[in-house]
Amino acid sequence: MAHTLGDILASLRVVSIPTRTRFRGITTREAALFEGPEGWTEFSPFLEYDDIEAASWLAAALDFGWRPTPPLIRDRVLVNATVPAVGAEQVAEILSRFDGCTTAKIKVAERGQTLDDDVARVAEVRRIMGQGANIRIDANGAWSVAEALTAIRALEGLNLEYVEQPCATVSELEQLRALVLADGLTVRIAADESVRKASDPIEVARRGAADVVVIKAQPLGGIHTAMAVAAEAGLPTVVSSALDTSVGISMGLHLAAALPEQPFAAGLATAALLAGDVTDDSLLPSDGALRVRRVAPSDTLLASYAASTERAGWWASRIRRTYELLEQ
Ligand SMILES: O=C(O)CCC(=O)c1ccccc1C(=O)O
Ligand SMILES: [Mg+2]
Repeated sequence: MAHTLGDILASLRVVSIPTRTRFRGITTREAALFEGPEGWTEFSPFLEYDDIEAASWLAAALDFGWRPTPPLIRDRVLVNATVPAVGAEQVAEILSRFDGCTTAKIKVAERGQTLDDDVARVAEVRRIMGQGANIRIDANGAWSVAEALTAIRALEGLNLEYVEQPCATVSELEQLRALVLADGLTVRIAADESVRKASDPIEVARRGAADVVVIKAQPLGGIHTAMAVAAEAGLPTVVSSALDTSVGISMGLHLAAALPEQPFAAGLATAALLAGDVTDDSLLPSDGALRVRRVAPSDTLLASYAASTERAGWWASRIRRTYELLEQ
């Protein structure tokens, strides 16, 4: 069944949910939810994104609401704990929200912090989770090549699974990867922004600038296009969220359940970073995994987290504009 702008606006609900801890500079997450024939879906590009970037996120929401998902090959998806750039003393409390997770992803290179802060945070995660845990870090492109190499050396003893987007550009990732190998270091380089924000999401793989690619359903235009990107990249993938409500997480979860392989735990446990959700049955990890399912929001929670009339109007306009871009 084809969608119309009217279908979207008829069921549209906009929520504003506080985060428990500041995450990528954000303390409130706004999301637009609406219902298609396949179920509820989410459109939640970050507020600063322009309409062209947001249009891929709308395509993803329409894909999940209106098009059946590809066949699922697993009903449980292993997930990682996500640790924001907090002080080491807060790490234990944050990890306690991720039941049974044996992989953690830690944010590093936050503005205003030092490498020592990062090392202390990663060391504390290693101390709590033990030697058997997989620990990865995410710099969101904040390091120069030299800074990344210094950080990787400083963290070497903590045995990282991979370093996600250490530098901003594909050329820098390429240089860094060569230096890491030349130095006899074994850590993998993962690309996130170089996939989800690039005009060509495959370039990083084609140029051999990463060992792993992070695949996100919303920025890549939906489950079906994200599957195609993963296949074309030909590298191991990590499915991740964009700090969505459980409705958006369920989109990523269906992507993770449909991919032929899941070599790494998925970054889909981020509902634990929000102070609320649109369902009482949040997609939170149990025994280190999420059970694959769709989520229908509860009316009560949609009402308690309802965004102001002004913000809801802003989202409706954003949807009108981006929908028009998709039609061209
Ligand atoms: O991968 C995870 O563990 C959680 C998802 C995550 O880190 C994230 C969430 C929102 C925006 C950007 C990012 C990111 O990976 O850079
Ligand atoms: Mg990332």
